[in-house]
Amino acid sequence: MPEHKQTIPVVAGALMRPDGQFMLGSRPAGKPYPGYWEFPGGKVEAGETPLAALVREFQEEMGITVTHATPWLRRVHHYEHASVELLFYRIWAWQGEPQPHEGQAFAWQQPGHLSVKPMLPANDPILRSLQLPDVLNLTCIAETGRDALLDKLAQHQDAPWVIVREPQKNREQLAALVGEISEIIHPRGGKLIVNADPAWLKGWPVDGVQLNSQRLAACEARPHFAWVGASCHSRTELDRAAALGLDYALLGHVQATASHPGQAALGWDGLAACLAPAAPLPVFALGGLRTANLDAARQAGAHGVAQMRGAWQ
Ligand SMILES: Nc1nc2c([nH]c(=O)n2[C@@H]2O[C@H](COP(=O)(O)OP(=O)(O)OP(=O)(O)O)[C@@H](O)[C@H]2O)c(=O)[nH]1
Ligand SMILES: [Mg+2]
Repeated sequence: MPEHKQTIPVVAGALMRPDGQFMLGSRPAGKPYPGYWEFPGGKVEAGETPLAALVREFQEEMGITVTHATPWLRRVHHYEHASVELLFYRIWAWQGEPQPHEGQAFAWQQPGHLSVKPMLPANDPILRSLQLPDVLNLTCIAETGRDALLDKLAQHQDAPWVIVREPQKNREQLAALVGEISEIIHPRGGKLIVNADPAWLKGWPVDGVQLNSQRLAACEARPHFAWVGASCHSRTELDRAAALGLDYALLGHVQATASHPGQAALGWDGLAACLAPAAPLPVFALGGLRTANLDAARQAGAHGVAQMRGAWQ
């Protein structure tokens, strides 16, 4: 690859339907990778902001007026024909119906169950990120008590993702709790992630591991679990988590929280500044937040929110 080759800025967007499906388009004949499936979008023109480019591309390629989009993920990929810096947005509201202005095909897709192929090679992690939920629920049994927590989980209508974070418990106590939570949430399709030494979790009914800052700093290769997240407090830590190929990060704390009394909060502007122009991996905003803060978190560039006390009240 010639050294002088520039990186081309590109924006792309996932139209998000309320039922959770998102749209892919096929690349037209005459462009690199014809027939491959992608998120609609294209190159940012000189002097254009990324959001303006997204709005223009959706208008040009499919006659849609984007009315609400939030920044989501940034990814650099090296193709044989060019290196691209991709900024992915999620588009929550638009006017018009997709029209194939360039002869493309469109397909609504369910996260984790794609019905079309092949995909542009840069997009695999992006497609996987769409399987993550809007909300992660962190345990804090010292405050909620075990029974209240299990009751609350049993009442869930949907498939909750739970992160067990109980640093005061020993291995046996943690194993017992994980077994109890698994019995409740796994039959309804929930996921169970544990914040602990990955070596402890062998043979446990878990879907993943959550690395604290210390374990993230010491981690040399992605642990072998379906889902691996990290607890981060800075862009440097986010970049490290992304470089290790982790699936998501928690970033906080956004608002003042009882978990970290006296420590300065990032605030929404601080969160947005940390994630600009888009996060290197999906980020769940953390710290004094609950489901009601989802829109604000997305606006700041987060994938979703992680709630602790809010989950169990
Ligand atoms: N639109 C889009 N491009 C992507 C995605 N993933 C990805 O690697 N790319 C790459 O980013 C570049 C986007 O360029 P494009 O061909 O869509 O650009 P464009 O619409 O402005 O086309 P034009 O300049 O040929 O008119 C291509 O190199 C493409 O391979 C994706 O999901 N959507
Ligand atoms: Mg395009």
